[in-house]
Amino acid sequence: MARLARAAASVPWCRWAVRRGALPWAQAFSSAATRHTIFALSSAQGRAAIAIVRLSGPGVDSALQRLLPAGAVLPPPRTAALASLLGLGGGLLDRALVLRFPGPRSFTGEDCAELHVHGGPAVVRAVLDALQALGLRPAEAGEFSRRAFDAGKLDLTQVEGLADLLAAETESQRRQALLHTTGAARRQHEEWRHSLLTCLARLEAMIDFGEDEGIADDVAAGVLPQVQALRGQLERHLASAVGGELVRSGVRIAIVGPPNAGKSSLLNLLAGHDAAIVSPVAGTTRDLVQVQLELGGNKVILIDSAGLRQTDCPIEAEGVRRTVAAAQQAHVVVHVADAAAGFGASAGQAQADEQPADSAALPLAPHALQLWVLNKTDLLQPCAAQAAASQQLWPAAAQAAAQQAACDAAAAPASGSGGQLSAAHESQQPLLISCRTGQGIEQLLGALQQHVAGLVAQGGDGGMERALPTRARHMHHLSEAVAALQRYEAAASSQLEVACEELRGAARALGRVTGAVDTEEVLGRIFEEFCIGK
Ligand SMILES: Nc1nc2c(ncn2[C@@H]2O[C@H](COP(=O)(O)OP(=O)(O)OP(=O)(O)O)[C@@H](O)[C@H]2O)c(=O)[nH]1
Ligand SMILES: [K+]
Ligand SMILES: [Mg+2]
Repeated sequence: MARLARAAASVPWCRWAVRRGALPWAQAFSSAATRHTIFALSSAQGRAAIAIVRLSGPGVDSALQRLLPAGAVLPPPRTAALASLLGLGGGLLDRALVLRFPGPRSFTGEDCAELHVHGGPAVVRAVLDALQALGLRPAEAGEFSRRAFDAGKLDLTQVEGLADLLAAETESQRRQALLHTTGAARRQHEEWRHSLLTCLARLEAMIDFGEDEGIADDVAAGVLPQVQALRGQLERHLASAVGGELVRSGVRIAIVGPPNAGKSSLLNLLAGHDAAIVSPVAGTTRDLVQVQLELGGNKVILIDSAGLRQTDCPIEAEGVRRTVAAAQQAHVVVHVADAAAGFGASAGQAQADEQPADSAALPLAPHALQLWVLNKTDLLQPCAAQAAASQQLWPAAAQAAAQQAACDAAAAPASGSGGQLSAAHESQQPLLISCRTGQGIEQLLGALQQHVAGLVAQGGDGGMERALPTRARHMHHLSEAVAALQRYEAAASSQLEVACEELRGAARALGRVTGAVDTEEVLGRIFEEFCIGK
């Protein structure tokens, strides 16, 4: 065993990982002995000015030495040096920048290097072929990050943040991902776990040594408020998960209304391109048409739908069924009507069996926000436009908005975000727009942006400045921890030793979020998300 440990100690990243407690010596040795040196193209595939090839593993320096001309000195650590790269036969492959990152001060903790070569596909191919010919192995997807995790360089929340950062399309996704990548979630969970373990240590010391009943009661009474406060923090953190999930997957905005109201015209206008077919024929749209946009830095998915009406046409009826489903799954519902006809009506000549249906009667998700829009105001005289906005023309809409405001006022606790959302409802008046002239579109965008920002910030106590739980995995473990703390609180006064097991369970659940305890089964799934070269 001592011999194995000495051998492992000779590998810098092993020494480092063991010192950080990330690896036991025996495991460190066996992984050091069996580790391949890996390489991959880490920049995007295809033609580019520069391509970056990354290397990691114990054989990095010897591979570099063999790529450079005989007698060339390797560049000092973290210093870019221009060098000729030669193939096995001695022919010039490229002139490239070479950077070395000796372990453990590298991304993976192992010896790493980067070759910044010219980005032509043939150059990249020749360099990758040369590395393989030197006995290095092409990396698998996520293998560099997996090695960084194994060496304790990143915890699971940082690895997930890194995957999110590479996939980030919107400003809020970038900010959340960066918070995770830089360890905000890791520090937060470690702090919670540490305070739980401190409570546990005090209780265990008391159980082991403090036979005196009085001391036992004092210690238990001192720990209880700490556990309760921690549970409160975890519950608030869980409540902000709704926002975290919306940042990642996007806020769904459904556009609904009677046929020919101009729903597809509105979608196209907001999307900035002709995503949906527009025509004067009522019942044009059948399928849901989805467009992804960034609104105020947040991801939204805008959904156009079939006009709501009774119909004998089975295809259109299926379209209407999909509209109903889309409205039910939407976070925000935009009701559009023709200003000349009002809600529950259509400007087209409706036949008796094609009566338009009122979108205000659609069943929605409990906390869905609603906006009311009257389109085609360009067809109205100014005074008629005013009248269109009045409640007489739109009784169902106004009624639903009022109901919603009342519901929100009743349901919303005194917390900040609840108040914010109901405030948005209080000013629910139909917005007057024209897709033809663009009138009112700015105001509509402003109202949508406000709704989306309110939804993303809901539930959290620190809004977007904190690392929100972004995955179902986080929520599962956090809920487990909360439930265990509740059981502790219930049992602490009567069966302290049993209750302590619950504290241990809560600490384990928190440790699973960061990967500090048994996570082997989730690792595969997390690293699969990565591209090769990361
Ligand atoms: N004058 C005027 N016409 C508009 C406006 N918006 C849309 N239209 C016209 O109204 C007709 C119907 O527009 P669409 O966007 O297809 O309406 P829709 O609600 O998607 O209709 P369905 O898909 O059939 O339910 C088209 O001829 C549009 O050009 C507007 O602001 N002013
Ligand atoms: K139409
Ligand atoms: Mg349409």
